[in-house]
Amino acid sequence: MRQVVVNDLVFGSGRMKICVPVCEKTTEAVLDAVKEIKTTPADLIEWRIDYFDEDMFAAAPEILKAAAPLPVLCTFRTKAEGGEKAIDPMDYFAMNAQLSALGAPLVDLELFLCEQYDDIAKETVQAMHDMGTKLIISNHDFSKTPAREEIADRYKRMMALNADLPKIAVMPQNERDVMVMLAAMNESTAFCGPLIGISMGELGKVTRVRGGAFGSVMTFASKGKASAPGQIDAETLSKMLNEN
Ligand SMILES: O=C1C[C@@](O)(C(=O)O)C[C@@H](O)[C@@H]1O
Repeated sequence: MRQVVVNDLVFGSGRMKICVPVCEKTTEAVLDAVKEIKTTPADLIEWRIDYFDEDMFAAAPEILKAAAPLPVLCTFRTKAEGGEKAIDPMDYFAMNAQLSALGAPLVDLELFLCEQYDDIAKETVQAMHDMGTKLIISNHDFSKTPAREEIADRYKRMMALNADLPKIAVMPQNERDVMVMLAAMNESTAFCGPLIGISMGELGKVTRVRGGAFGSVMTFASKGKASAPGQIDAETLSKMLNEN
């Protein structure tokens, strides 16, 4: 299987990697959260920049350094996909390229924005890859689970945009939706190799624990504040992942 290497982490080898998000407004609070997360079995840290109220470019080097040896996934989740802030699309692409220039090892770009601004997205992806950043291309639906074919198609479109790790998080309305998501992930691994798939909420918790058997290589866990419904505490999740 294709593998994706970010610092010392090899996605596509061994168990799902545990990513713990930080949703804080200030540099001081982010640094405190990073310190706390480093006491957990987290493999990487997601910095949710849409929560951040200070100058992200001034803070980034310090935050990346504080997290080391854990890599930081930089994510500005837009309002349209369940994030905290709206952002002008041109600023969005420029911001992500700048984070890459500042040394971000892994950055999340949203599929729908990339497709809407295809030319600038392709240029940005290329520039970020040239600077050594790996890219997650993502899509979120906080209200429902699209059809299996649609989920599989979105994974394919992410790969067409040169994603290193395609990621989809959806909300199940019933048990069947969770199985739809697992089936879409399982079928998509043949095409994508390592991917990330999450069925959110209480019903979808199984995907955060056993998604690895269906092709998922990263699972999001909480330390304190959760950034999405259904996230399991990092220590608890790590024990569950190791119980094979
Ligand atoms: O895309 C994701 C996945 C997520 O929504 C989850 O369901 O755990 C949490 C977000 O912080 C992250 O950016």
